[in-house]
Amino acid sequence: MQSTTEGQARSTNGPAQLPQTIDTADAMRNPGMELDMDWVLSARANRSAIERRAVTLPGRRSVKKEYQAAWLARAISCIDLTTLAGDDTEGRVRRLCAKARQPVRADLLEAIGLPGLTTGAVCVYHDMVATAHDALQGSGIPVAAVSTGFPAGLTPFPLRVAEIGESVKAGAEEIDIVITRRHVLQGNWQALYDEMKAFRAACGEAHVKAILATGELGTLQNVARASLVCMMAGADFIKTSTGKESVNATLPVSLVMIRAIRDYHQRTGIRVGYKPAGGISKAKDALVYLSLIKEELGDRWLRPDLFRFGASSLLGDIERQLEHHVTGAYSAAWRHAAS
Ligand SMILES: O=C[C@H](O)COP(=O)(O)O
Repeated sequence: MQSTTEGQARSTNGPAQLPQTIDTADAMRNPGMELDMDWVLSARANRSAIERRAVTLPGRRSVKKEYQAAWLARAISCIDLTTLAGDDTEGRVRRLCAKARQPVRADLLEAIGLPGLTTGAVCVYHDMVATAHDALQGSGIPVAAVSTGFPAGLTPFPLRVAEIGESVKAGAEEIDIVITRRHVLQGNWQALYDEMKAFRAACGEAHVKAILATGELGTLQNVARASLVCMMAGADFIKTSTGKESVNATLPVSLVMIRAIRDYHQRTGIRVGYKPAGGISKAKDALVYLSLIKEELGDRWLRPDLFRFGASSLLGDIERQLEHHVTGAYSAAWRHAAS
C-alpha cells in the first residue's frame, strides 16, 4: 500500500495493541430488533460519491514500514481460511486446518513475537464440518460452515433451515448463510427480515454471518437496505459475497456496508462485524481493507470477532510479504516496535 503522491500520503500507524494471543471471547451477539421499515427505506447510497471515495482508498494511505509486519499479522488473525470447492477432500481440509493452526513458518511467528498466531476460522461446506472440527480440536479456532444451500440459496426453505441445524450439530460455531437475492430485487424487505430471523433462530449459540451476494443485488442502495434488514434480524456479521458471483468483494460495496454497520451501531449501540469475501488474494489489498475499517469504524473493529476476510488464497501472499519484512531491512525496526 504505497502512497501515490507526496501530497496525498498519510501514514497509518500500527493496529492498536497487537495482542500476544487473539482473544475472541468478547465477541458479541447481535440481539436484533423489530424491522424498522422507515429506516430501511431512508437508506441511500450515492454511487458516484461512493465510487470517487473508493478510488482514492488504495493510494491515500501508507503503512509505515516498521508497522507493516504488525498489520500483516493482524490480517492473518482475521482470515476465515476457506476451501469451498466441489473436489474438497478430507485430506485437503485437514491440511487447511494445519495451516490455520500455524499460518506461517514458526521462525517468522517467533520473529514477530506472536508464536500462537492463528487464522480467525476455517470455512468449509457442511459436508466437511466434522472433519474440520476434528482437525482443529484444542486450537480454539472455530469452524465456519456455509449453509442454507450455498451459494445460490435456492433449495427449499425448510431444508436450508435444517442444514443450519446439521452444521451446528457437526461442530460449526459460525454459520455463513446466503440470503434470497429475489427478496432484495423485489424490495420485499419483510420477507428478507423473516428469512434472516429464521436462520438466526436455527443457529442457536452459533454466530451467524449473512452473505448478501452483493454482485447480484443490482444497486448500492439495495446493498445498504439489505445490510440494515439483516442486522435488524440479528446477523452478527454481514458478508459481501459467496466468492462464486461474477463480482465479489469491492471497495464501493464495502464502504456502503461498513457505513450501514456504523449507522446501526450509532442508533442501537450494537456492533455488527464485517466480512469482505471473494477475490481478495493480495496482501496489499488486505491492508487497504484494514485501513478502511480503521478509518470508518475504528480500532475496535480490527479484531477477529468483528472483522474477517473470506479468502482461499490470501494467506500465501501475506506469508511472502511477512517473510520479506521480517528477514529484510525492516526486521530490526519491527522488533523495536513490537517490544
Ligand atoms: O467466503 C469465501 C470465499 O468463497 C473465498 O473466495 P476466494 O476463493 O476468491 O478467496
